[in-house]
This record gives sequence, structure tokens and C-alpha cells, in this order.
Amino acid sequence: MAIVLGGIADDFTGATDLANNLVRAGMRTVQVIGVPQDALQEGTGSGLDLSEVDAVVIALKSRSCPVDQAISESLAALEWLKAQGARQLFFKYCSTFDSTPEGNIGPVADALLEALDSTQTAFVPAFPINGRSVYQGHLFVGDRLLNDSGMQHHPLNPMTDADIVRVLSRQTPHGVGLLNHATLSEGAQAAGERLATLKAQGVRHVVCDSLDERDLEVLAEALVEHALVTGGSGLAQALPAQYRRKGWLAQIDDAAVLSPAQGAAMVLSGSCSRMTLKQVAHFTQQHAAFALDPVKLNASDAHFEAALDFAREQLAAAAPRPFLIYASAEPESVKAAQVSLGVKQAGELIECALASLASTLVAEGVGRLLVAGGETSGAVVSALDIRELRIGGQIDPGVPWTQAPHPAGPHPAASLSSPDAVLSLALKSGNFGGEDFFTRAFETLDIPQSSEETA
Ligand SMILES: Nc1ncnc2c1ncn2[C@@H]1O[C@H](COP(=O)(O)OP(=O)(O)O)[C@@H](O)[C@H]1O
Ligand SMILES: O=C(O)[C@@H](O)C(=O)COP(=O)(O)O
Repeated sequence: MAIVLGGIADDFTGATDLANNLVRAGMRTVQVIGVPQDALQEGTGSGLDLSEVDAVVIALKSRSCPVDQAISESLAALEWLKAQGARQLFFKYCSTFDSTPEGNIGPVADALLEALDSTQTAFVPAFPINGRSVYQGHLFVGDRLLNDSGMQHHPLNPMTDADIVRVLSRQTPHGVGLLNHATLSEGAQAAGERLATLKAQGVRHVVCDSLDERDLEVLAEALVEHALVTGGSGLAQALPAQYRRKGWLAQIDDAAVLSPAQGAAMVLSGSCSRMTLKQVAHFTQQHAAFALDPVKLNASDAHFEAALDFAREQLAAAAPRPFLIYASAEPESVKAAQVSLGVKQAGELIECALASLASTLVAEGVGRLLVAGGETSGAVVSALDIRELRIGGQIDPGVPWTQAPHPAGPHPAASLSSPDAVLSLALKSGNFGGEDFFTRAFETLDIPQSSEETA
């Protein structure tokens, strides 16, 4: 059976965020890591059982890579999703519009539009429940403009301008317009007419205001027939109701309830976002933690070995408690490391170290793993060679527990759903989650949740 929605996410935490909202709105969703290669080679079936699946989200690591690579990976994802019959494509990027003047949001959206033979798409970064809203084309995080929200210090894509029409205009040769809140408040028909007027004027890209869930519902109604929509995961909460209205989607029950995996609990954090820094500070008050330093990592292997020794000590305890290894640091020390090593190398050193710690320690007894940071999650999940994630209960908005087949292989006697055979994995976006997220996440893992309970 054909899928309804095909998601292309530019990072792994973003993919999980999108899949989470689709599941919560009643779509049976599979998240895959990268474009399934076997299917591309065969050019036919998917290699996945999609018989009872409404949406597939492909997680890419294309947010900060060179533009050409982001385009080619996104087009490969599009081709695969089209082959599965997707009626609508959703290009998921960050609710803080993480990008640079080179891209990758504008160029990828242009390439996807062209491949779909389509001439207009909408940009809807808002995620109101997490404080991301757009007014007169300006992106707010809580009550701060984007450029004053902490995102101006992001290690890879500092966001120094909150005017999304202007930011996007630097990334595309095509016209960028605005669907503003005044029009939106007149309802879906007015919104649709505005989109049509802009289209007649040749405006390919329309940034959409949205302050709350109601605005997203109006947008979903106005956009449901568009071949491509783009944005944060907020819009994905509202689209399934429109698919149902059109008869594309049956009424489905609950999000999957996953039994927690066995094994020790570990947090790896490579995010330097404000909220992650608070979460690290909160966790370290009560739990063992090791701070990774990119300059020391570069100087010798001893620093990496010390991190590994620290983790092994935790695993050797009779009843291991959750522990943390983190590179998360304040903007001044990130800057200092970047001046000394270069931005790219500092980031890569940490991503490689955390990825390598993950694969070693998962093989040695970690069964419940929380990763903080989008790029960091990409590096860790790739190192674990995980291809597919099932989405479970939500911990905080935008972050569910997920489950993957255990990378070290199932215990010979275990069935696929047995706790021995799986790894519980939570991929946390930098700024998501409450201050006690790292501790609470492991507590919620023990309580099966349904989408209704967590709504
Ligand atoms: N102390 C540090 N110095 C320099 N770069 C760092 C440091 N800690 C983490 N990084 C890098 O910063 C980037 C953070 O990005 P990411 O993992 O996507 O987090 P977020 O989700 O907060 O954006 C990663 O590439 C990471 O390796
Ligand atoms: O839309 C969002 O905010 C998230 O899903 C997301 O993409 C966050 O990215 P990172 O903070 O880099 O994890």
C-alpha cells in the first residue's frame, strides 16, 4: 500500500521529532536512517515492510554538509519516497531554521520543487509547544527573537538574523514571500488565496506566520494539496487530520508502546545549546560525568582513553546508575577550541569521540542511550549502524524514546521485541526538553505510555 507522507529530515533528532508528531497524530510511521540502499539498487520494493505504514521519515545528516551533497542526498530520498507512493513530501529542518547564507534549506527546497515539477512551497518552522513561533516572518524562541535566543552562538550555524524572509532570500535565487498572520486569521480559504496570488507572481517560497496550534491547523488545510511542504515538526501535528478529511488516512489507534531495553543508561552530549547546558548542569549535581575537551582530544589518545575508563568504571558497578559523557561547553570555550583547531575539526573530533564511545560501550553493556545534539546524534547513530527506529512514548515535546535492533545483535534466545534484542535510544535536539530531562528520560522509560496519556 502506498504511504501518505514522505519525510526528508536534515538531521537525526529532527527526523525523530517529525516522526514523533506524526505518530502522536495517529500515523503509523517508520523512521529510517539514510536512504534504504537495497531498494534503490533493486529499483522496486522498499526492503521494508510498509504494509501497515502511513509515513516514512528518512533521516539525513545534511544540515551542515556541503550544499551539493545535501541536494543529492535529499533528491535520492525524494526518489525513494516517491517510489513508495508518497502523496505529500515534508522537508523537515530545524524550528530555529539552522542554516547559513549558502544553505542548505533554500537550495534543497529548490531542488525538491524542481524534481517534483512543482512551483511553490511553504516554509513553516514554527513549533509552538516548544516556544518557536513566527510573526511577520520573524522567528521567535519564547519571547526572544531568534538572533537573541542563544542560537547566535551555535557552533556550526550561528543564527544572527530572525527575519526568515531575508535569511531565505540569501539562500535562493527565487522569490520569497510572506503569508502573514492577518491573512491566516481569516482562515484556510484566505490563506489558500494568498498562496495562489503569490504563485501567480512567481513567488516560489512562502514563509508562513504561525503563532499557535490553530494557525498550524489553518495552514495544514491550505497546504494539504501541495506536493511539498517544509518546516519544523509543528505542521506535522496538523497534517494528519487533513489527510483523514481527504480520505487518505484511516483513523488509527495509539502510538506504539515499546518495552524498555535492558542494559545500563548512558547520556552522550555534544550539544552546546542553552538548554542542553542547563540539562548537563542539572544532571551532574547528582550523577557521575566526564567532560570531553576537543583540544585534549587533539593532543593525544590519553583523553579518549580516560573517558572510556570512566565509563567502564560506571558499567562495572553492581547496579550501574545513569552517567554522562559530554563536550557541551559555554560559548567562550567553544570559541577558544574553534580558534585553536578550526570549527570543522573541533566539531569532528568530538563527534568522532562520542560516536566511538557509543559503539564500544553499547557493545559492553549500555542498553539505554540518550544522545543530545542533532549532529552528535547523526554521528552516534551512524557509528552504531542503526538503519531503522521505532517510535515510542514521548519524553518531552519533540523527543520520544525510540527502539532499534541491538547493534551487538540479539541474544540467541531473544525475539525481536525482547528487551535483550533492542537498544532504547533517545535523540534530543539541542534546545528541547526540560532542565531535568536527562534524569527524567530514564524514569519515563520504565512507564509504558500511550499517545493519549502523553498528549
Ligand atoms: N566544546 C566544544 N567545542 C567545539 N565544538 C563543540 C564542542 N562541543 C560540541 N561541539 C560541536 O558542536 C556541534 C553541536 O551540534 P549539535 O550536535 O547539532 O547540537 P545542537 O543540537 O545543540 O545543535 C557538534 O558538531 C559538536 O561536535
Ligand atoms: O525542529 C527542531 O527544533 C528540531 O527537530 C531540530 O531539528 C533541532 O536540531 P538540533 O538542535 O540540532 O538537534
